[in-house]
Amino acid sequence: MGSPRRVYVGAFAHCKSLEELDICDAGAIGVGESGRIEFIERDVDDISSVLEKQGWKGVKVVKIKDHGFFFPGFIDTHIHAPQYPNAGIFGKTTLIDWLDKYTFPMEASFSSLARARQVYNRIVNRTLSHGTTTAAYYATVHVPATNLLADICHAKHQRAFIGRVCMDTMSPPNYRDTSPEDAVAATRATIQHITSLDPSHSLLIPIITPRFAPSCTPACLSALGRLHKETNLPIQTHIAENHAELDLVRRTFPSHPSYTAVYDDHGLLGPRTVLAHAVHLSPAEVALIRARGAKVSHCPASNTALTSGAAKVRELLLEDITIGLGTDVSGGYSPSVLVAARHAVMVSRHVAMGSGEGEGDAAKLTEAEVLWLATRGGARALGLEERVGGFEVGMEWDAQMVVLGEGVGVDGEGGEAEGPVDVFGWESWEERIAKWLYNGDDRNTAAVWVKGELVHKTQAFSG
Ligand SMILES: O=c1[nH]c(=O)c2nc[nH]c2[nH]1
Ligand SMILES: [Zn+2]
Repeated sequence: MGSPRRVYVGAFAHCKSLEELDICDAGAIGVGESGRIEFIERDVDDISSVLEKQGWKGVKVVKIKDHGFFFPGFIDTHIHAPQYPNAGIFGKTTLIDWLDKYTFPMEASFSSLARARQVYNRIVNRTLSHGTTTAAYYATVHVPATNLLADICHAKHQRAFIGRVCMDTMSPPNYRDTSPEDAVAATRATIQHITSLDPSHSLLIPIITPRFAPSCTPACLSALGRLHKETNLPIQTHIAENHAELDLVRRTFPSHPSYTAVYDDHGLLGPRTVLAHAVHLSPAEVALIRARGAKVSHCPASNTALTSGAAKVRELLLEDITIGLGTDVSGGYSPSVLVAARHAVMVSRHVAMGSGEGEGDAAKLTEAEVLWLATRGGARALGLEERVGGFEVGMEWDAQMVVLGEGVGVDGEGGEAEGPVDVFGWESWEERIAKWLYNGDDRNTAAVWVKGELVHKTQAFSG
């Protein structure tokens, strides 16, 4: 069994549906030793009577402070762990020259385990401190470094999908698989290691990772498709990010009707596939993705930084395609899913401004919608919707304690909030959450839990 039983007392918020935030200003959530939520009480004014009613007397109580609330942990559906040292370094490059100039050289350096240890420890600490309880990581082609990323996630108790990157063509000679067999054998080695750490894949899950179609030969794509069929493990890859990439795919796969069809024809498009970017898809491709039940990771910061384009999130949602958010470090410069959610709002405004008059407003995403993408959407994209992404009895306690305008001067004169969000006391809960979304950062994330275990805390947390 894991941590002792605890009751989390105070305000909490989570997404009820894509449109609706469910906010409870006086709640109590009981989490059992298994890390699962065992009860949720609302309108609590006397915690001792709740404990008595539940038969939980004497159990430790973790109380939220004024203006704070519990929120589900964030889910990053697309992040490149080895690219973290390059976060913020992209200049005026676009995808293909960015890969050659910054990304491949950095990733190739992960032949050094010392480098991998330093970077992977930092990125896992950093994402946890920003409230990311689940991350779908791309590693590199190196098996020892990929296994080390799994070891670090395991030790720090982060829920993680670990993908050993496969690429056997159009990549630097010192940084590629030598054959499709090599790609599959190396992937199997990481699957075996991850399974030895977590045999039931309760927190650590291997994910099959063809980098993207242009960097894999048809034989490599087919071999990975067969591996998926054999193991039913999830798949992650990139799709339709940038126009030069689309041209490359047309040239390298001339007999295929579309980029999406390339993945489909190689057995890589199904309900367990997460496709990052999906900026430049034709209606036929959207229909194919929907028919196969594949999921999309929306990476608004990266799509903007590398001038790839603006994904039409509303159109995809209306087609009933499941979408989560990705930071896409280091195409995206921030490891924070809160920042990704903020960018998702802003990019949706640009989509709206680019539309013809009258249709623009529909493209705009609301605060509730982007927070849904950051939690429930991500969980659904990764097949975890029964376990994380919201607060329901039976779900696992992957959560963050958010504190706002803590301490000094909140109701008095002249004082300043300790964190970046100033709360004056008159704001509704929806308004407080909006202020957090647009102005908050990791100083507001006082504590983070994964499956009931405390994995990060700051001085603001006294539980
Ligand atoms: O944003 C991206 N980051 C990458 O590392 C990558 N590789 C292929 N396509 C990619 N897109
Ligand atoms: Zn990426």
